[in-house]
Amino acid sequence: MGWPGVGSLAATAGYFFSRSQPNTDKKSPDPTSPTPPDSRSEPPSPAADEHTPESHDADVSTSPPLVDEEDGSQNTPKASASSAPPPVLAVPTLSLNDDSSDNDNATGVARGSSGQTSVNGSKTPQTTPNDAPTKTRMQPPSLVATSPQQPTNTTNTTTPSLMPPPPIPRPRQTPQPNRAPPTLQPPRSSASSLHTPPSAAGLRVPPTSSSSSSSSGSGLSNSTLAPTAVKKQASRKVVLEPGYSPLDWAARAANPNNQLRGAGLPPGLLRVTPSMLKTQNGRKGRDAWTSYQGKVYNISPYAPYHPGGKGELLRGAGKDSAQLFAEIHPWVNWDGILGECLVGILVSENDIQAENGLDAMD
Ligand code: HEM
Repeated sequence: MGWPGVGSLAATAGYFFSRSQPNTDKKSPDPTSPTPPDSRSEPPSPAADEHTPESHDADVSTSPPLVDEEDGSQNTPKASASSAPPPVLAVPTLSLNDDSSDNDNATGVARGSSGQTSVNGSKTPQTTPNDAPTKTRMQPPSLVATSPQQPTNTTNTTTPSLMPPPPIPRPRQTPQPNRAPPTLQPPRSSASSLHTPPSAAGLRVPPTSSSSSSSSGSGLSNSTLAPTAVKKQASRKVVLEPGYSPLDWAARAANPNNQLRGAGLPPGLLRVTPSMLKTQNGRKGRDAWTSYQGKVYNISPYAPYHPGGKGELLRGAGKDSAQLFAEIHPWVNWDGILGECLVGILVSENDIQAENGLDAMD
């Protein structure tokens, strides 16, 4: 294995030597044997010229091999050749050995012979360099493969980059304290909600003043009236006897045979004067009548069904109940509940006297 390499090296050395002799013969008119020192010493500028042409000649003559050698080791062989004029020096061989190692990394199939010579020195390195370049060559693809893996890593990094969005919720968490204030705002809204109750509470306030029958609610505020009004409502409701629920009253009012207007009354509407209304106060076996918006109603049948109690309802007996009704529960549908209890129309005393006079004239 080593012998062919050595032979090839010797052949190349001889080739260089044979090429160098005619050049010296041609270029140096003096037949002095030590060509390089003389040529260099005599014409310094031509010496440089000689070096360059020599190198060019060598390059041109051995362009196929030298180019490869120069590819492998450009600096070391040139330095060795320039420093050591005798071409016989094995320095190029050493450079070739170096080139073999270098060319292994490059493309050195043709140099497999020279590489084999170097391999002779170490067989294991042969496999190892072959493996090493393969590994090194494979590593780039592996690196390429890693580069696609890197995208995965980048994806992984992207996922961590996606992780930053969680930090975005952190700013959202910072708004959470802002949300906390809204939670704190509900108390404010509760205060605002207190504004809505006040409307209802304001409706409930009059009963307090009315129940006390005194204008004690002059300095009362809405917020203070709301809870007190609720307590007073609960206190005012009356437990109705069985069979006297609002539904029972609705069922009774739906039956026209019940004669809720009262017994012994003419079928049409009566003209009721305030004096007549005053006599219908629910005492002495008489029904209790009350007026509301110009109409007179018999409230006696509804008394046991009144949620506020019979006594509260009869407070308006024999007189107009519009004010009391409006102070306590203006939202209640009067006509819807007492429509069947309608007796007549409230008229003035003069109108009745005139009618009575006209009736007397007839
Ligand atoms: C004569 C004057 C009247 C007085 C002083 C009076 C008084 C009251 C009182 C103190 C309550 C209890 C308050 C409550 O539970 O919220 C009440 C409830 C009620 N009253 Fe009267 N009332 C009168 C006339 C009437 C009349 C004529 C009707 C029917 C047309 C009526 C129907 C009702 C109803 C339906 C309730 C229940 C209201 C509710 O639960 O929200 N009231 N009334």
